Amino acid sequence: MSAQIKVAVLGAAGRMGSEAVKAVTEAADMELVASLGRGDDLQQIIDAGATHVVDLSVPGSTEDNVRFAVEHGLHAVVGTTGWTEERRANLQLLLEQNPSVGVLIAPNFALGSVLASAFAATAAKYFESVEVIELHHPNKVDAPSGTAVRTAELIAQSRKEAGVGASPDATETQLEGARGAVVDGIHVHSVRLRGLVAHQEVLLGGPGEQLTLRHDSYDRASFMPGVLLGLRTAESMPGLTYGLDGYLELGQ
Ligand SMILES: NC(=O)C1=CN([C@@H]2O[C@H](COP(=O)(O)OP(=O)(O)OC[C@H]3O[C@@H](n4cnc5c(N)ncnc54)[C@H](OP(=O)(O)O)[C@@H]3O)[C@@H](O)[C@H]2O)C=CC1
Ligand SMILES: O=C(O)C1=N[C@H](C(=O)O)C[C@H](O)C1
Repeated sequence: MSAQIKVAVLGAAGRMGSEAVKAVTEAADMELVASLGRGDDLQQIIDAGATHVVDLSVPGSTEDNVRFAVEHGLHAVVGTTGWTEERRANLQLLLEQNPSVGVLIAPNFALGSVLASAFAATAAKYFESVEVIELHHPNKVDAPSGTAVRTAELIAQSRKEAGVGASPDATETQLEGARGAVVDGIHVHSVRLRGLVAHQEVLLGGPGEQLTLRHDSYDRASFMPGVLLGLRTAESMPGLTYGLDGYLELGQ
């Protein structure tokens, strides 16, 4: 039998962290060795003998948490938002100094969401117009969602490679924010509504037709298979993987 994956969860008391604690505890090939929250000493992770870290904390602390893990040779599975291009570039440099460590930064752990973003990127080169709407619970502290940013990046890359121009838009006057945020040229709209968990629509428009790609997470249980897959795969994928699609075979 292969060795147990010894997991420390950061942000363990949060909405996602508490779900991850449960999922890791129930996984036969894993052992939960540490659960940390705000203000806890990261040295606890080392003292507990963790081999892997799951970070589900807050955008302001995730970078320090992951840096600590990598510097101590621990593999990391990261769901926390806030991983800008600059932060990812700094992490890449750190990983070059710790070449056996694997880090997954997953803007979304739900398989359906990852597939929807991939489908959207494929479809976006065939439509004149594309916009993203993300809808979340009102306790979310960041907007737009990390998933929406990643989806917009993938869409923009696909359209650029195919030589498709910007979506048409005749707007001349607007209230600030009326057309949403713009990520890599793609308009992204954020809704915060009591009762929601995590939802996204990509609207694709062409002459006389519309394609809508929608994904709904009704429960945070939807994210747990991706978290566990990340933990089981990170060690065999040294370096930085951005997006759970990097651990899947979506092209096959
Ligand atoms: N990739 C994915 O599939 C998903 C990602 N997310 C992302 O995960 C993150 C967490 O979301 P959610 O669980 O809803 O948020 P919560 O606010 O419910 O949880 C965050 C937790 O982190 C704790 N925390 C704060 N600072 C630290 C620190 N320095 N070290 C460790 N823990 C800390 C908070 O404690 P305190 O309350 O005391 O501040 C809180 O318990 C967000 O960035 C969210 O966008 C969410 C869902 C899915
Ligand atoms: O805060 C959340 O809830 C979520 N955060 C992630 C994001 O910002 O994309 C993933 C999912 O949308 C839920």
